Amino acid sequence: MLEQILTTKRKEVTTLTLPSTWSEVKRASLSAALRKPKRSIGLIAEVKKASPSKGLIRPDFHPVDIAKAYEQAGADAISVLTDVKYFQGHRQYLTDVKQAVQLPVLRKDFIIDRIQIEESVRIGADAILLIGEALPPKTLYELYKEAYEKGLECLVEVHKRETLENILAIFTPEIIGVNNRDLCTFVTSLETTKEVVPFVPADSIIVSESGIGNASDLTTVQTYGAKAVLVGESLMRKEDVGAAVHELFQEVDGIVRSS
Ligand SMILES: O=P(O)(O)OC[C@@H](O)[C@@H](O)c1c[nH]c2ccccc12
Repeated sequence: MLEQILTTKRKEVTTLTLPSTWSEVKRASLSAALRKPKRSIGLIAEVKKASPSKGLIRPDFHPVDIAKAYEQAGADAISVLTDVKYFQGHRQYLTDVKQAVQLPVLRKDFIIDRIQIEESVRIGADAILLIGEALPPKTLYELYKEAYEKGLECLVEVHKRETLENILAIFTPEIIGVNNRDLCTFVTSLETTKEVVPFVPADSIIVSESGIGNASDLTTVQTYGAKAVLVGESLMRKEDVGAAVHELFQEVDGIVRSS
């Protein structure tokens, strides 16, 4: 699947048109938010309508309302899918969300070319995703540097230990995501976090991504060493996404349970 998505992206970037610059955007730092999470583990809450593995997840989809509810419920950052073809996302959703919340906003897409970094700057992203399995490590590093030079942070995602090691041979990303889902087969296992975390350098922030469905999953990846989680589907399937956040953290009336 990943290969197919990348083939589409390579075509898309050849005709990509940049929106005009949005000068008044105030960037918010993803790393700062994740280093000081509001709870014992940080939450990046995702705004996602559909995915190639699950199809349509949320038919009644209002990105701004969802993002505001996430913010209200104490998420540390918001992730917005901007891929149109496979995730039914849109870059306009990110711009709309950025205008509506104070939290850092992560652009979730398949970034393969520097033009998409300029696009991310212009649509108002604070951070972008770079996927280890999608890019040769040197290319990933070039894009990483370009993003930071333009004032964006990067979440560098890996699924395999080997991918991480190839990246670490070149540089140490500040924020490292371990994707529990294999983007080629869609097989999802929290054990991935357990296997990869020991190889993440101590200074990097570890985000466990995908397949976190409930409070017990959250505790599991926390014991594996994750400092933050990226959660989409399980929140998006609940009508009230704010209540879903509190449920994930086992909070009653928005308050952390004491026992
Ligand atoms: O919906 P989930 O299983 O909670 O997963 C969220 C997020 O991790 C997932 O959307 C994701 C992780 N890496 C990606 C790369 C591209 C697109 C999507 C993703």
